[in-house]
This record gives sequence, C-alpha cells and structure tokens, in this order.
Amino acid sequence: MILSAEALHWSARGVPILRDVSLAVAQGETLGLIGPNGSGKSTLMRLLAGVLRPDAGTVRLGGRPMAAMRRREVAQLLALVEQQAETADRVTVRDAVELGRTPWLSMLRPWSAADDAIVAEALAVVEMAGFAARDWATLSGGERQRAHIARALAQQPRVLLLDEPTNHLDIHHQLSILRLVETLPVTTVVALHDLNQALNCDRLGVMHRGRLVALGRPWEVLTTALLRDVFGVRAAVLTDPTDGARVIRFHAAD
Ligand SMILES: Nc1ncnc2c1ncn2[C@@H]1O[C@H](COP(=O)(O)OP(=O)(O)OP(=O)(O)O)[C@@H](O)[C@H]1O
Repeated sequence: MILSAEALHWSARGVPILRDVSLAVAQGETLGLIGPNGSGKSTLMRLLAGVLRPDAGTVRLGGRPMAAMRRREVAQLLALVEQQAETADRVTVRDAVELGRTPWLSMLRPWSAADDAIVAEALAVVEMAGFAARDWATLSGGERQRAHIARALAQQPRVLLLDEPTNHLDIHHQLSILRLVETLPVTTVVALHDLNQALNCDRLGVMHRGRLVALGRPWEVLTTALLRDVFGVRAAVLTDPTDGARVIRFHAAD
C-alpha cells in the first residue's frame, strides 16, 4: 500500500473531530472522499499529508511511518492541494508553480532546464500556460485553483491529495481537472462534493461525523439508504440514453 492510515484519532481543544479512521490506498488508485460539511474530510486529508499529527494512530507512506520521515522526503512523494489554499506574497504564477520543485533542489542539484520544462508542462496540463507571467493576485478563483494544482504536479509526487479540486471551477475545467486526475499515473485521494463526479473514482470513502462509515466501490457505497442516512437526501438513479451511464438525481428528504 502506498498510503495508509491506521486507527487515526484527532481532536481540537479536547473535542474529538476524527475517530478511529483506517484506510489503505493502493498504488495508482483514485480514492474519493465524500461526506457532508464538517464530517472530517479536510481534517483526514491534512492528517494523510502529515500537515496535522494524529493524537493516536499511524499514517504510512510507502510502508514507512510518516512521523519518522523528514519533511523533504514526504514532499518528494506526496503533494497536497488544500481547499482555498492561499499564496499571500506578490509573485507571478510561474514563481508559485516553481515552488513545487523545492523538495527536489539542493546545493548539489540546483535549478536546471529540466525544472523549467517540468513547470511549463504542469502549467500546460491545467490550461494555464498563458498565465505564467501574471501576478498571482490578479487571478480569478478558478485560475488560482488550477495554478495550485500545477504547483502540486510540478512536485512530481507519487501521491496527490486534492481537497475539493473542482471548487471555483466552471464545468469545462471541472471535467478537465477530473479527467486529468483519472489519467495521471499517480495515486490520488480526492475530496469531492459532487456525488455524480465521485462515481468516477475507483473507490469511495464516506465520512460522517468524524468517522469513516463506508469504503468500497462507488455503486456499492452510494446506496439509497446511505444517501438518506448520511446526506439526508432521497435519490433516484437515472440512465443517460446517449451512453447508458447511470446518474443520481437528488431530492430533499420527505
Ligand atoms: N482546528 C480546529 N479547531 C476546532 N474545530 C475544528 C478544527 N479543524 C476542524 N474543526 C472542525 O472539525 C469538523 C470537521 O472539519 P473538516 O474541515 O475536516 O470537515 P469537511 O468534511 O472537510 O467539511 P466541508 O465539506 O465543509 O469542507 C468541523 O466541524 C470543523 O469545524
């Protein structure tokens, strides 16, 4: 398993936020994390990324306890794109994306043309090549989100953690980012609110009140009973006549 969590607990000022969460993500897999607002998705992402330390339990990256790894080692293997992540300094988009190369640079391995190429490629795949010289502060919310993803890609991680990556994006860019996530040769954990988009993940984990209450293949997890009990909605499954794909339509619970 490339990334795993065993019995994670995390509290904020004595209030339990995450309780007894265990999961394992296989190499190359896309695991979707879903759950209502405040259910613990972002907290779990931050624990998996090593940004937060669990009060109890262990996160392993490539089989090794993350707590025993150096920050640089973790950053060479794993990148996190947080929700509403901000870059406060006055920088260009290219500067911000170049930061993704930091874990790979050293006195013996200074910036090179290869790094320029990696940064250019990362900007291109999120359709931001034309924005490289722009001031970060002038970007729209969706352009920032795509530039943050470019920064994470420039890091060339083996594991990519994306917290609501389609937030702020128009429908074209939502679909292109999700397609990118599916096709990237990396292991991905992605928190999503759109349950129809989540259906494309290999597996889904469902957070509810700080616990992981379901984990499995999307159609096995998203039962009408779970949608009612966890999300408080009534669901109807429809079939798209153009390609036979199933989609879920949601109604307020009766
Ligand atoms: N540092 C903190 N101090 C106090 N409470 C916190 C802290 N961090 C998170 N929480 C609380 O923990 C709960 C889980 O938050 P989290 O951000 O993980 O939820 P989420 O599932 O990502 O929600 P959303 O879908 O709204 O983004 C929330 O009730 C939140 O208010």
